[in-house]
Amino acid sequence: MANCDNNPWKKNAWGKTEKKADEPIVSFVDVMSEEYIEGMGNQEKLEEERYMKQLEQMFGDTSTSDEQFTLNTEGMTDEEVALALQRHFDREADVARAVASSSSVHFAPDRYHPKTMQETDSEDEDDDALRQAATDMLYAKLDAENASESRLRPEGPSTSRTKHDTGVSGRRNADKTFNDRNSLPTGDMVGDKINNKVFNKLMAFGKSEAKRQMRHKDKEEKATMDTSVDSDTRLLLLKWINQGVFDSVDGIIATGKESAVLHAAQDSATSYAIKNPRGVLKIWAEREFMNLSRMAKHGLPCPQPVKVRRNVLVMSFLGDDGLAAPRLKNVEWEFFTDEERRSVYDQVQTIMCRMYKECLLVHADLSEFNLLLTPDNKVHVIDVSQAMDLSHPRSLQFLTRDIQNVIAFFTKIGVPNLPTYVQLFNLITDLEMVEDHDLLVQVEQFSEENRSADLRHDKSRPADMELKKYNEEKKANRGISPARDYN
Ligand SMILES: Nc1ncnc2c1ncn2[C@@H]1O[C@H](COP(=O)(O)OP(=O)(O)OP(=O)(O)O)[C@@H](O)[C@H]1O
Repeated sequence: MANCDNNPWKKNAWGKTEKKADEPIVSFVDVMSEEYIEGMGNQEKLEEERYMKQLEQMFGDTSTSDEQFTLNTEGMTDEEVALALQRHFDREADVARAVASSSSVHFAPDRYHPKTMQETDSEDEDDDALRQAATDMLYAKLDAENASESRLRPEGPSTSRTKHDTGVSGRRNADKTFNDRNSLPTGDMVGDKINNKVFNKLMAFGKSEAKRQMRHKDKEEKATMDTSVDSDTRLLLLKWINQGVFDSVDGIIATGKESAVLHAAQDSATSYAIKNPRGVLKIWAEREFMNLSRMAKHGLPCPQPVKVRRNVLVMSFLGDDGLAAPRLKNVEWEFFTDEERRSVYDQVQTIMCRMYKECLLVHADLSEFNLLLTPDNKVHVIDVSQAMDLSHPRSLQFLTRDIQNVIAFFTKIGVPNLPTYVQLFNLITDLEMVEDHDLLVQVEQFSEENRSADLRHDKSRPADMELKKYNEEKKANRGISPARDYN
């Protein structure tokens, strides 16, 4: 060190270390290996041999491997040697761990574990070869054991994830539920999981709920359609409001098979019923208007006709405070005395007589459904669109049916001393049917034998006759008809 020229770390003018080219490279490992070989005792050699035998028993003959793995350090740099040793060290550690866990043979890793650089460097080439052979044999054995499994499951069971993984399927279920077409109100399900059982139940519920909502919607639409009026009718009602016929149309009184009946009001004092026949029955509004007009003219208890246009009939409202008078069918008869019930029957009987005798009409659909009882216990007859003139060839047959309906109803609600069908028929028509024969049979016979010459003539064309009568009636009433539009 005293001579500065011999200093290998001496720097040149450019700051780089100068290297003496002629100085021989001597491996530190070589030096240490020689020392180790020299210092190795017989005891250790015996242990080496024993270890080799154990390996041979486990993995077969290792002699060929020995030759194959001879480590020649000649010409190697220090760095290369150090890397080679490091590789051996790693293999040795692997072998020690694997053999200890897979074999009943006990190894003392410390025996081959380099405790210090000194020791590692001192290992000879045979030792390296031995470790290499052991490492390769172990890997070969482990590969053979895992070969079939590896082919089937290259990534190993712990790393592979299938669609059956609970986490994956849970998240997929949540995603499906969130985006489902059943529109279940699930809220934001981002990042949530739903297990398969819950998911299946949710889907089943969603389907049944969708069907139920569909049915409900259909019903609602049908109800709206049933009770609503078409656009032409709405325009007409608007026109009548503008004309001051009424102030407002404010509710539905009833929806029958053939029509909707609405409530209209004027000055909150006067109420109207607006009947709106549907479909093919449009002309029946005009016909009902004519019959009501005829009955009202004779003072029969019925709605007063106000206006008619196309299929819309306006008449006076029967009821109180916007509450429609009940049909006889819906009256609570247990709160009525016998006299009151009898009084109701007598009114109905009078209506039938007067319709026939004064108005020359037969209702033709009379029953507890078309007779209203107003709060003052007065009976009113409604729904006279099908009422027919006495000249109709079958008017007596329809009268007979009306009589049967009325007597049957009042018998049912316990009105005493009701007339027989024949008695009531004779009372209404002033004919003389007999009791000991069926009324309808007698009526059929009478209709054939006793009709007037005019009627006999018209009988061949009943529709023409009806229309002729209708037009005559309409013409006669035109001057006083409230249906006449002056605008
Ligand atoms: N002028 C009125 N005042 C009060 N309510 C009325 C009036 N006209 C009809 N109604 C109510 O409207 C219901 C139906 O009227 P209406 O019988 O004339 O119609 P419809 O279509 O022939 O009905 P249905 O086919 O049930 O006989 C009646 O049962 C009655 O409750």
